Amino acid sequence: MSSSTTPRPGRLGVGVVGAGRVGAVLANALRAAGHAVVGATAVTEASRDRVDALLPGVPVLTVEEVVERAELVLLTVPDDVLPDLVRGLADLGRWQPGQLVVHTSGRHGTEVLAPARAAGAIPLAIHPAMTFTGTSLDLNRLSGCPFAVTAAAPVLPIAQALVVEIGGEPVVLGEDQRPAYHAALAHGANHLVTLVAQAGRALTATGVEEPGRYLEPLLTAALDGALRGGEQDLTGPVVRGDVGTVAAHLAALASLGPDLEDVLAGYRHLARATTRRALAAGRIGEAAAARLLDVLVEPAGAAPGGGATAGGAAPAGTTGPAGTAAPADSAASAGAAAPGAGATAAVVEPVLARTRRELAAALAALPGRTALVMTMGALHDGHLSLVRAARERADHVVVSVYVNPLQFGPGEDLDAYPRDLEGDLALLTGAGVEVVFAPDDAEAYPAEPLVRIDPGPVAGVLEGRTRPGHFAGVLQIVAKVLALVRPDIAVFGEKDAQQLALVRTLVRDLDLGVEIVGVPIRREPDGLAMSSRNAYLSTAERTRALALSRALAAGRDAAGRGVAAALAAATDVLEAAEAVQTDYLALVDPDTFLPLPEGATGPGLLAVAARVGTTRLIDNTRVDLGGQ
Ligand SMILES: Nc1ncnc2c1ncn2[C@@H]1O[C@H](COP(=O)(O)OP(=O)(O)OP(=O)(O)O)[C@@H](O)[C@H]1O
Ligand SMILES: CC(C)(CO)[C@@H](O)C(=O)[O-]
Ligand code: BAL
Repeated sequence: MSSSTTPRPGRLGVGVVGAGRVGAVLANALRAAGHAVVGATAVTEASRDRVDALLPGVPVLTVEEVVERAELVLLTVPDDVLPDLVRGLADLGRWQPGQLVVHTSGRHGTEVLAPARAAGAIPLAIHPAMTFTGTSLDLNRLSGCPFAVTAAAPVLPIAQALVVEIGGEPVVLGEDQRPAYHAALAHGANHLVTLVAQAGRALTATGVEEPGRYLEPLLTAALDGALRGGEQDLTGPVVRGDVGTVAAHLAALASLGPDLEDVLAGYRHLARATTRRALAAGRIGEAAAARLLDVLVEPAGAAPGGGATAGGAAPAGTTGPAGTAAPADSAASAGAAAPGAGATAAVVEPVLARTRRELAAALAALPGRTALVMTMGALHDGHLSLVRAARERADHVVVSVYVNPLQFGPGEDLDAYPRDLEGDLALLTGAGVEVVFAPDDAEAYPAEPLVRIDPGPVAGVLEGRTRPGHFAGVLQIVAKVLALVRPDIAVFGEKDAQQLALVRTLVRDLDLGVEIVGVPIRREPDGLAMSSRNAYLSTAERTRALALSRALAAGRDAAGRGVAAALAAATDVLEAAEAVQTDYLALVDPDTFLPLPEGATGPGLLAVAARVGTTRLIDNTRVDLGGQ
């Protein structure tokens, strides 16, 4: 695009076809610039009134009469009418050689005027980037108004000169640029009107009188900020990562009833777009964006939203498919289409059950298939990916939140373990979870459990070796919560791979009749496996903790050369890391968790546990030892 100043055309006889808002105003301005307006069409009473007001003395004529008398024909008709009008006049032989034919459609260039050009006329397209009322108020708006000008190079100066004469600023635009240019302007200017009206209607519906009093100063400031500072001036719950507030907004708008459905849909759609923009601009993190997009998921049955994702690319060379950060948005959309995601799934607030009795009552209200997600709370996006997997597979999702003392050994972090039930509930609001079971110790273990579960040999290695009694405690609570919830499905994370294997064995050996689903590890964009214990890490430790995922990636890359090579590559990374104390690094059989000997082929599991400062972290990845 470029603008330029050009010579003035001489005095022309101007004819206006379509004395709508734009036509009447532009013809008035051309008249003021010294041209003669020789006639205008005006079919409706409103357009005749406009001719009277803005073009006094100009005769109202038929289209053919206007075209016959005018040296410059101004076509200000709706975009969709334009092609047929131009062709129809060509078919009737009305276009004259040398006649200027100017239209003001934003979307069209001069190709639409080809039939006039074929008859020797000179086609020009000018489009004011302005909104008009069709009254004298508009005359001032032309001053300095940018006009998109499209014309063949030899006649471009004529179009530019016409624009300059009426006080506008010509900006040259290519034929193929016009549709998107026009779409952008319409989206900004026209949809802004809808947006303001929606905000006003929501205020009115909620009982606020004179909504304009609130909207005018706020929206004026917001528009000012948007035009000056762009998206950097964005404020509000999305850039604050305030998921609970966004969920509450959705619920509040939904409660305003069917008349305000479009407001709810608009809010959801624009909040999703805002989330993606805030993420791209680095105003919010990946995890916050994923949580927001989860809450804002399009309800089942609604048209799917945009396909952009919050989940970043998988950290290069970390844990392959299992480590791939699933695109949060697409995962959420998949959840929305799932049987369990009813029309209101996005705003469901879970029922909090603190006791077995409350749990039983809440479960009784849930017919159909139920999926259980067991957690220790301090929820993060790894947990939410379990919830999404659960939603995809069942009608209802129950999440348990309980820090089980039985699985903590002496000197471990039972007391320090992060607990934030309120935050967890906010995170689960709108995630399609119906019930949160959060018992206290007395409710979980009303009596000292005398019957204990022996988890067998797998519990004696790796995690079980460092944490004696850990898996016995895990299986005790898993069996108990399975018995209390009686789900059809229970979902566990592959981050705790040994735990997942043991839970599968528990279910098999005791015929518990529940399907166990494993979910890939969810990672931060830099590769760190998400974990509630990451909250213990200082900034420096957070950086050092990357040694775990990097070691696994190095081991996985070397696995084709054998067990020893994989272990050596991973060990190198861990040893080079500052202040990272390896507890174990092992390449094991994914079923038995026994170390694989050199020469082993096929799949293996490379698992690591390490202390970063005082925080103990675990991670793992599947590897392919080749040879099969
Ligand atoms: N990053 C993750 N990706 C996938 N699943 C996960 C992730 N983190 C935890 N999970 C799963 O969530 C469930 C509950 O785990 P838990 O509440 O112990 O969370 P956690 O973040 O692993 O906490 P911790 O750091 O104490 O181990 C388990 O099945 C666990 O495997
Ligand atoms: C399965 C579990 C919730 C049992 O306490 C816990 O071990 C965990 O969070 O993985
Ligand atoms: N995520 C496993 C539970 C624990 O570490 O105790």
